[in-house]
Amino acid sequence: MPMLGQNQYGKAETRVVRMVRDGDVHHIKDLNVSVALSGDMADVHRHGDNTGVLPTDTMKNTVYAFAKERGIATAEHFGIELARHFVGSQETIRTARVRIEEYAWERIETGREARHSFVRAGQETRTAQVRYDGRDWEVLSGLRDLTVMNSTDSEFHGFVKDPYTTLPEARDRILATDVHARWRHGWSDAARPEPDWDAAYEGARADLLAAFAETYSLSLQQTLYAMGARVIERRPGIDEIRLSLPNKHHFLVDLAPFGLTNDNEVYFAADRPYGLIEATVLRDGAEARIPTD
Ligand SMILES: O=c1[nH]c(=O)c2[nH]c(=O)[nH]c2[nH]1
Repeated sequence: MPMLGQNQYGKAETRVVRMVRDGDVHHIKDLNVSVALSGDMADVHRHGDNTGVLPTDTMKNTVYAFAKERGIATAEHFGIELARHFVGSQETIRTARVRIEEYAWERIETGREARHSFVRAGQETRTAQVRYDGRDWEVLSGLRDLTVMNSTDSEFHGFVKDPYTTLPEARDRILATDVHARWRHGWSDAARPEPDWDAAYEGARADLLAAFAETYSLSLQQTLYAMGARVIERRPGIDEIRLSLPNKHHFLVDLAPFGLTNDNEVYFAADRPYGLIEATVLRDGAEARIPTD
């Protein structure tokens, strides 16, 4: 009979967001946790005997339940707690390997006190596109993957309900998105001096963040418009902005089966499918020229 070599099994990439609400100051831990367990697993491989197999689904649940019960002080300590639990509680498990990626969030500083608005640390890409037909210039600037989150001040209700609608109404949800934005500068005439492109970029980025943080949102569509409008109102050099905002859904994990309450603390961060909200915001009278696809 062929030998069974090294083997391990587990749940990969459990996306857990743990929110700690200290009054109206919120703290966030955002992890991607992968568990791999190994031990006496010959029977399941050879005979399909599951008596020593802790389901991978249980490993996922354990991550969520531990996030609630023990909190997440550091990725390392959370990994230690999980690994100790699996090796200590399961007869068949000899070794646990817990890999964790932690996504860093910074507070959005808007001048007002930043309490529940976050931006993922330095991962966005700045973009530029220049078109010239021998007479006129068209410059589009923008950014991609500016990931932001509000841990409160977001609702979504009152929407259409048809026979296929199951979405519950939300009075206090997480709103998170990766901002993809392109904006068109009014400058087109080489006889006029070029704008300060860096200052324009920094200004538009700051406006997008501030509008995201300061808008009490009844829908991502409303937040999108507020973000675009803030740029158009505050940056006279920009005539048009197009925003594409994926709705990065965060679902409250049902912890009731483990006798735990989830008071808006532990979320499953889903990566797909996602809502995709897109619109152009224009200066009054400006022509829409940024491509819509
Ligand atoms: O802000 C939102 N806008 C929607 O159009 C929508 N649709 C949905 O399912 N969730 C949300 N959230």
